[in-house]
Amino acid sequence: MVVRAVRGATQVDVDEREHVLERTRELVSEVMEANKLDQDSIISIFFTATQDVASVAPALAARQLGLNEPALICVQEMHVEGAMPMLVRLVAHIETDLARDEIQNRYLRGTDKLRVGVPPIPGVLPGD
Ligand SMILES: C=C(O[C@@H]1C=C(C(=O)O)C=C[C@H]1O)C(=O)O
Repeated sequence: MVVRAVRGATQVDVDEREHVLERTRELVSEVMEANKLDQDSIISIFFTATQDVASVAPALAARQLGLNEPALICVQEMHVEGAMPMLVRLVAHIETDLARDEIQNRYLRGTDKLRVGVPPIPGVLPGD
């Protein structure tokens, strides 16, 4: 087992608590499934939200999925002029047997567009 990091992002349609929680649960679930993670293999998850997402802390969604042990924190994403709005991002530190290039980053709900024009990272497929 080694420690690695995995990325994810999703977009919300509206800044409403239940909607943000639903989209964040979807994101966390997909990251876990794609990387064969369970509660014990997740060390920590940093969530960021763009400044237009303020109705709830996304970490609550992880707790709702039963992630009681990992260290969680939510911070506001740096505001960049013209950047994609209404986003929840995460970076999770995990214990895994996967090789670095086997880690599956998950960019849901159109957020794969974020990676256009930046160097590729493994596990992000065009249109994923
Ligand atoms: C491109 C993204 O947005 C920004 C750029 C990042 C990067 O270059 O790796 C990471 C997080 C964000 O600050 C992303 O979330 O992947």
